[in-house]
Amino acid sequence: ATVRDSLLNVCMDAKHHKTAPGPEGQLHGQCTPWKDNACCTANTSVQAHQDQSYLYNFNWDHCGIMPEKCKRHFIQDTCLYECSPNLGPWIKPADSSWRKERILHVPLCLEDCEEWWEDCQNAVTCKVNWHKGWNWTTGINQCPRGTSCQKFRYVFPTPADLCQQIWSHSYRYTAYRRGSGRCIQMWFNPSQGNPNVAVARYYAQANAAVAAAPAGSPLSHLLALLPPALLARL
Ligand SMILES: Nc1nc(=O)c2nc(CNc3ccc(C(=O)N[C@@H](CCC(=O)O)C(=O)O)cc3)cnc2[nH]1
Repeated sequence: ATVRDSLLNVCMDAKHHKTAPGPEGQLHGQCTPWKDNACCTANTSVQAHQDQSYLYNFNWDHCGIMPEKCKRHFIQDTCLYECSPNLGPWIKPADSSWRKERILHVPLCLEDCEEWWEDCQNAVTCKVNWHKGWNWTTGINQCPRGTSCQKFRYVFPTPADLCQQIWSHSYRYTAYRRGSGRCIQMWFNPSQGNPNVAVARYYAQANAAVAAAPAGSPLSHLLALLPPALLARL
Protein backbone atom coordinates (compact mmCIF):
# COMPACT_ATOMS: atom_id res chain seq x y z
CA ALA A 1 0.00 0.00 0.00
CA THR A 2 2.93 2.36 0.57
CA VAL A 3 4.02 2.39 -3.09
CA ARG A 4 0.50 3.21 -4.03
CA ASP A 5 -0.16 5.79 -1.33
CA SER A 6 2.97 7.75 -2.21
CA LEU A 7 1.40 8.41 -5.63
CA LEU A 8 -1.86 9.69 -4.17
CA ASN A 9 -2.69 13.15 -2.91
CA VAL A 10 0.64 14.73 -3.81
CA CYS A 11 1.98 17.87 -5.49
CA MET A 12 4.75 17.84 -8.06
CA ASP A 13 7.94 19.69 -7.28
CA ALA A 14 7.60 22.34 -9.97
CA LYS A 15 7.68 26.12 -10.17
CA HIS A 16 4.60 27.25 -8.21
CA HIS A 17 3.20 24.14 -6.52
CA LYS A 18 2.71 23.88 -2.80
CA THR A 19 4.81 21.18 -1.11
CA ALA A 20 1.66 19.30 -0.11
CA PRO A 21 -2.01 19.59 -1.07
CA GLY A 22 -4.54 21.11 1.27
CA PRO A 23 -7.72 23.19 1.40
CA GLU A 24 -7.72 26.70 -0.08
CA GLY A 25 -10.86 28.55 0.95
CA GLN A 26 -10.71 30.96 -1.98
CA LEU A 27 -9.55 29.66 -5.35
CA HIS A 28 -10.33 31.96 -8.26
CA GLY A 29 -12.74 31.43 -11.17
CA GLN A 30 -12.15 28.26 -13.15
CA CYS A 31 -9.81 26.87 -10.46
CA THR A 32 -12.57 26.76 -7.80
CA PRO A 33 -13.31 23.03 -8.34
CA TRP A 34 -10.00 22.31 -6.55
CA LYS A 35 -10.59 24.52 -3.50
CA ASP A 36 -11.21 21.66 -1.04
CA ASN A 37 -7.81 20.12 -1.78
CA ALA A 38 -5.30 21.90 -4.00
CA CYS A 39 -1.63 22.12 -4.95
CA CYS A 40 -2.05 25.78 -5.95
CA THR A 41 -2.34 28.84 -3.76
CA ALA A 42 -5.14 31.36 -4.15
CA ASN A 43 -2.63 33.72 -5.72
CA THR A 44 -1.60 31.14 -8.36
CA SER A 45 -5.29 30.55 -9.17
CA VAL A 46 -5.75 34.27 -9.83
CA GLN A 47 -2.64 34.37 -12.03
CA ALA A 48 -3.92 31.33 -13.99
CA HIS A 49 -6.62 33.61 -15.41
CA GLN A 50 -4.33 36.46 -16.39
CA ASP A 51 -2.78 37.08 -19.81
CA GLN A 52 1.00 37.02 -19.45
CA SER A 53 0.75 36.18 -15.76
CA TYR A 54 3.88 36.07 -13.69
CA LEU A 55 3.54 32.26 -13.60
CA TYR A 56 5.56 31.76 -16.81
CA ASN A 57 5.30 35.18 -18.52
CA PHE A 58 3.54 33.19 -21.20
CA ASN A 59 1.64 35.09 -23.88
CA TRP A 60 -1.38 33.19 -25.29
CA ASP A 61 -1.77 35.97 -27.84
CA HIS A 62 1.60 35.44 -29.57
CA CYS A 63 -0.10 35.30 -32.99
CA GLY A 64 -2.89 37.78 -32.26
CA ILE A 65 -5.67 37.66 -29.68
CA MET A 66 -6.69 34.13 -28.72
CA PRO A 67 -10.51 33.82 -28.86
CA GLU A 68 -12.11 33.68 -25.39
CA LYS A 69 -13.76 30.30 -26.03
CA CYS A 70 -10.30 28.87 -26.72
CA LYS A 71 -8.53 30.66 -23.89
CA ARG A 72 -10.85 29.14 -21.31
CA HIS A 73 -9.39 25.72 -22.12
CA PHE A 74 -5.87 27.02 -21.54
CA ILE A 75 -7.01 28.52 -18.24
CA GLN A 76 -8.56 25.18 -17.30
CA ASP A 77 -5.35 23.37 -18.27
CA THR A 78 -3.41 25.79 -16.07
CA CYS A 79 -5.80 25.15 -13.16
CA LEU A 80 -5.44 21.37 -13.52
CA TYR A 81 -1.67 21.59 -13.91
CA GLU A 82 -1.15 23.94 -10.95
CA CYS A 83 -3.92 22.78 -8.60
CA SER A 84 -4.56 19.06 -9.04
CA PRO A 85 -3.37 16.77 -6.22
CA ASN A 86 -4.32 13.73 -8.35
CA LEU A 87 -1.52 13.63 -10.91
CA GLY A 88 0.88 11.55 -8.78
CA PRO A 89 0.94 8.43 -10.99
CA TRP A 90 2.28 10.59 -13.85
CA ILE A 91 4.85 12.73 -12.04
CA LYS A 92 8.35 12.20 -13.46
CA PRO A 93 11.70 13.90 -13.01
CA ALA A 94 11.95 16.88 -15.39
CA ASP A 95 15.04 17.65 -17.36
CA SER A 96 14.76 21.44 -17.14
CA SER A 97 15.94 24.55 -15.35
CA TRP A 98 12.56 25.78 -14.09
CA ARG A 99 11.09 22.67 -12.45
CA LYS A 100 12.34 19.46 -10.83
CA GLU A 101 9.29 17.42 -11.76
CA ARG A 102 6.78 17.32 -14.59
CA ILE A 103 3.72 15.29 -15.60
CA LEU A 104 3.99 12.78 -18.42
CA HIS A 105 1.21 10.94 -20.31
CA VAL A 106 -1.71 11.89 -18.07
CA PRO A 107 -4.71 10.12 -19.70
CA LEU A 108 -6.97 13.04 -20.58
CA CYS A 109 -10.69 12.37 -21.05
CA LEU A 110 -11.79 12.29 -24.68
CA GLU A 111 -14.32 15.09 -24.37
CA ASP A 112 -11.84 17.42 -22.69
CA CYS A 113 -9.37 16.99 -25.53
CA GLU A 114 -11.96 17.13 -28.34
CA GLU A 115 -13.68 20.25 -26.97
CA TRP A 116 -10.34 21.97 -26.46
CA TRP A 117 -9.47 21.31 -30.11
CA GLU A 118 -12.96 22.28 -31.40
CA ASP A 119 -12.95 25.59 -29.55
CA CYS A 120 -9.37 26.39 -30.61
CA GLN A 121 -9.30 25.29 -34.23
CA ASN A 122 -9.49 28.87 -35.49
CA ALA A 123 -7.05 30.25 -32.93
CA VAL A 124 -3.57 30.92 -34.28
CA THR A 125 -0.08 29.86 -33.23
CA CYS A 126 3.40 29.42 -34.66
CA LYS A 127 4.56 26.44 -32.58
CA VAL A 128 3.59 22.84 -31.89
CA ASN A 129 5.49 22.53 -28.61
CA TRP A 130 4.83 25.52 -26.37
CA HIS A 131 7.41 24.50 -23.78
CA LYS A 132 10.53 25.15 -25.82
CA GLY A 133 12.16 27.24 -28.49
CA TRP A 134 10.47 30.64 -28.08
CA ASN A 135 12.22 33.94 -28.56
CA TRP A 136 12.33 35.38 -25.03
CA THR A 137 14.47 38.47 -25.77
CA THR A 138 11.65 40.83 -24.69
CA GLY A 139 10.89 38.73 -21.59
CA ILE A 140 7.65 37.44 -23.16
CA ASN A 141 7.52 34.52 -25.56
CA GLN A 142 7.48 35.56 -29.20
CA CYS A 143 7.44 33.42 -32.32
CA PRO A 144 10.98 32.36 -33.20
CA ARG A 145 12.46 33.34 -36.55
CA GLY A 146 11.51 31.00 -39.37
CA THR A 147 8.04 30.19 -38.01
CA SER A 148 4.71 31.54 -39.22
CA CYS A 149 1.34 31.98 -37.57
CA GLN A 150 -1.27 29.45 -38.67
CA LYS A 151 -4.62 28.23 -37.43
CA PHE A 152 -4.52 25.51 -34.80
CA ARG A 153 -6.25 23.09 -37.17
CA TYR A 154 -3.20 23.18 -39.46
CA VAL A 155 -0.62 23.20 -36.65
CA PHE A 156 -2.50 20.43 -34.78
CA PRO A 157 -4.41 18.41 -37.40
CA THR A 158 -6.18 16.27 -34.79
CA PRO A 159 -7.29 16.69 -31.16
CA ALA A 160 -4.64 14.13 -30.16
CA ASP A 161 -1.93 16.28 -31.76
CA LEU A 162 -3.03 19.29 -29.71
CA CYS A 163 -3.41 17.57 -26.35
CA GLN A 164 -0.24 15.52 -26.59
CA GLN A 165 2.18 17.84 -28.31
CA ILE A 166 1.48 21.29 -26.90
CA TRP A 167 3.00 20.53 -23.46
CA SER A 168 5.63 17.91 -24.38
CA HIS A 169 3.35 14.91 -23.79
CA SER A 170 1.99 16.02 -20.43
CA TYR A 171 -1.20 14.44 -21.73
CA ARG A 172 -2.00 11.21 -23.48
CA TYR A 173 -5.00 11.17 -25.80
CA THR A 174 -7.47 8.47 -24.79
CA ALA A 175 -10.84 7.07 -25.85
CA TYR A 176 -12.01 7.10 -22.23
CA ARG A 177 -15.05 9.25 -21.47
CA ARG A 178 -15.63 11.67 -18.63
CA GLY A 179 -17.02 9.76 -15.68
CA SER A 180 -15.41 6.47 -16.76
CA GLY A 181 -12.96 6.52 -13.87
CA ARG A 182 -10.18 5.78 -16.38
CA CYS A 183 -9.25 9.31 -17.46
CA ILE A 184 -8.37 12.62 -15.86
CA GLN A 185 -10.90 15.43 -16.25
CA MET A 186 -9.74 18.97 -16.81
CA TRP A 187 -13.34 20.11 -16.33
CA PHE A 188 -15.57 18.79 -13.55
CA ASN A 189 -18.45 19.86 -11.36
CA PRO A 190 -17.18 19.60 -7.78
CA SER A 191 -20.67 19.13 -6.32
CA GLN A 192 -20.14 15.36 -6.53
CA GLY A 193 -16.51 15.57 -5.41
CA ASN A 194 -13.37 15.44 -7.54
CA PRO A 195 -13.64 12.54 -10.04
CA ASN A 196 -9.86 12.46 -10.51
CA VAL A 197 -9.30 11.06 -7.00
CA ALA A 198 -10.58 7.63 -8.07
CA VAL A 199 -8.70 7.81 -11.39
CA ALA A 200 -5.39 8.40 -9.62
CA ARG A 201 -6.16 5.54 -7.24
CA TYR A 202 -6.84 3.23 -10.18
CA TYR A 203 -3.59 4.01 -12.00
CA ALA A 204 -1.55 4.06 -8.77
CA GLN A 205 -2.77 0.52 -8.16
CA ALA A 206 -1.51 -0.50 -11.61
CA ASN A 207 1.85 1.14 -10.97
CA ALA A 208 2.15 -0.57 -7.59
CA ALA A 209 1.94 -4.00 -9.24
CA VAL A 210 4.82 -3.08 -11.53
CA ALA A 211 6.79 -1.65 -8.60
CA ALA A 212 6.30 -4.84 -6.58
CA ALA A 213 8.21 -6.94 -9.12
CA PRO A 214 12.00 -7.04 -8.58
CA ALA A 215 13.68 -4.40 -10.80
CA GLY A 216 15.16 -5.83 -13.98
CA SER A 217 13.54 -9.23 -13.43
CA PRO A 218 11.71 -11.07 -16.23
CA LEU A 219 8.49 -10.42 -14.33
CA SER A 220 9.05 -6.67 -14.28
CA HIS A 221 9.66 -6.65 -18.05
CA LEU A 222 6.47 -8.59 -18.61
CA LEU A 223 4.40 -6.33 -16.34
CA ALA A 224 5.72 -3.27 -18.14
CA LEU A 225 3.91 -4.51 -21.27
CA LEU A 226 0.49 -4.95 -19.67
CA PRO A 227 -2.23 -2.30 -19.89
CA PRO A 228 -3.26 -0.62 -16.61
CA ALA A 229 -6.69 -2.23 -16.87
CA LEU A 230 -5.04 -5.61 -16.32
CA LEU A 231 -2.42 -4.44 -13.84
CA ALA A 232 -5.03 -2.87 -11.60
CA ARG A 233 -6.53 -6.31 -11.03
CA LEU A 234 -3.29 -7.93 -9.86
N1 LIG B 1 -0.69 20.35 -18.83
C1 LIG B 1 0.37 21.16 -18.70
N2 LIG B 1 1.60 20.63 -18.62
C2 LIG B 1 2.68 21.43 -18.51
O1 LIG B 1 3.80 20.90 -18.42
C3 LIG B 1 2.51 22.84 -18.48
N3 LIG B 1 3.56 23.67 -18.39
C4 LIG B 1 3.35 25.00 -18.40
C5 LIG B 1 4.52 25.91 -18.31
N4 LIG B 1 4.81 26.57 -19.56
C6 LIG B 1 6.07 27.06 -19.92
C7 LIG B 1 6.30 27.44 -21.25
C8 LIG B 1 7.58 27.90 -21.64
C9 LIG B 1 8.60 27.96 -20.70
C10 LIG B 1 9.98 28.41 -21.10
O2 LIG B 1 10.62 29.17 -20.40
N5 LIG B 1 10.51 27.90 -22.24
C11 LIG B 1 11.89 28.13 -22.71
C12 LIG B 1 12.78 26.97 -22.33
C13 LIG B 1 13.01 26.88 -20.84
C14 LIG B 1 13.83 25.63 -20.45
O3 LIG B 1 13.45 24.51 -20.86
O4 LIG B 1 14.82 25.79 -19.74
C15 LIG B 1 11.88 28.23 -24.25
O5 LIG B 1 12.86 27.88 -24.87
O6 LIG B 1 10.89 28.67 -24.81
C16 LIG B 1 8.36 27.62 -19.38
C17 LIG B 1 7.09 27.16 -19.01
C18 LIG B 1 2.04 25.52 -18.46
N6 LIG B 1 0.99 24.69 -18.54
C19 LIG B 1 1.20 23.35 -18.56
N7 LIG B 1 0.16 22.49 -18.67
